[in-house]
Amino acid sequence: MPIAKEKLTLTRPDDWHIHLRDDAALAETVCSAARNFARAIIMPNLRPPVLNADDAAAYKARILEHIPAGSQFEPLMTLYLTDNTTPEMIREAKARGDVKALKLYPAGATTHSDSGVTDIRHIEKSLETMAEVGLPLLVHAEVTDSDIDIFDREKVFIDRYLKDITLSHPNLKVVMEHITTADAVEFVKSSHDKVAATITAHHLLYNRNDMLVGGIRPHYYCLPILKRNIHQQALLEAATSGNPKFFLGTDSAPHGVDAKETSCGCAGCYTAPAALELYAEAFESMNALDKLEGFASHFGPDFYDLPRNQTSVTLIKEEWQLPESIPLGDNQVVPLRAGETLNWRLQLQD
Ligand SMILES: NC(=O)N[C@@H](CC(=O)O)C(=O)O
Ligand SMILES: [Zn+2]
Ligand SMILES: [Zn+2]
Repeated sequence: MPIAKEKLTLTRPDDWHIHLRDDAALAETVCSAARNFARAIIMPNLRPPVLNADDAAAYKARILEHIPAGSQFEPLMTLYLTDNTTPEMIREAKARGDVKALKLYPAGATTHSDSGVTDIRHIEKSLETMAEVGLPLLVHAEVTDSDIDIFDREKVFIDRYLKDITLSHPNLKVVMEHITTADAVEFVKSSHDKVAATITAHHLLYNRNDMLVGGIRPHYYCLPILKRNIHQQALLEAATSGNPKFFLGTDSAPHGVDAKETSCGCAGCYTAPAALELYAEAFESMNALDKLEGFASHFGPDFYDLPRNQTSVTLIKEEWQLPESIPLGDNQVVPLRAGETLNWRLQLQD
């Protein structure tokens, strides 16, 4: 008699942080996001960035063209906060409805962040308006000062800026994106209840040894950079704790293979092709598969004041192999875990 396969059925999850890129890349990125998720918060770091409601509506329309037949995938748009964002731009974005949040990139902190904020004081009016109209602030929380070590940049950003922002704007919802340290976990836990964080699958599964021991692995290089194992452990504990302040955001961020496998490679891991499977593996390693649904499917919509999804997905315990590379426009992208075998597999819908 065949032994029944281990299965896990969850409310269909959402991704609260993803990079879909644009144009020819959308055929791949939208499809892989829609495979896992009902909705996703779409990062605005295009070139040029998504600055206002018109840009967001146009980008959303380009995304919608690539949604696979039968999928209900809904892109939730964001604006890229700059020194020049005005209260009027924020009010208009809220009124038109596509935009669900604004993203703060300190200038120069990460991929395509050169239009980012140069001084937090420049966005004071924007933060007030966002709190007033109810649009969350999403933060890439790293300082960019050349004298601050890359492994300390998240902690220094919390101490220098994030504490003040959250205290001086008690009505502003703040998501600390893709957290990587025990310091961030502590900060989010001890802040007021409008402060939350997303956690990626790769920061749950890996630490800096995985990227650096035995050779440099460029496909593990992302920002904020993987930290030491005690931080990975703190993230695993936070994600599996059932605390609703921590929810899923893949930060899936594809780059063409030549931009990664080179002497000065781009930051970003392409995890969308196996996103839920990778999270399931991380939660299983903590014996906490029962906590995956809250993290992946409930706490995000609750924080954003959106309804939880009505449909479900099923993961089965079954080996399968990720491809070595995947076409991305006229280029190729190497997904995280390329060519390797995964133990969980998302069951495809009939
Ligand atoms: N995470 C990354 O390493 N890269 C992201 C940008 C970001 O989220 O910081 C990208 O757009 O490539
Ligand atoms: Zn970022
Ligand atoms: Zn990102």
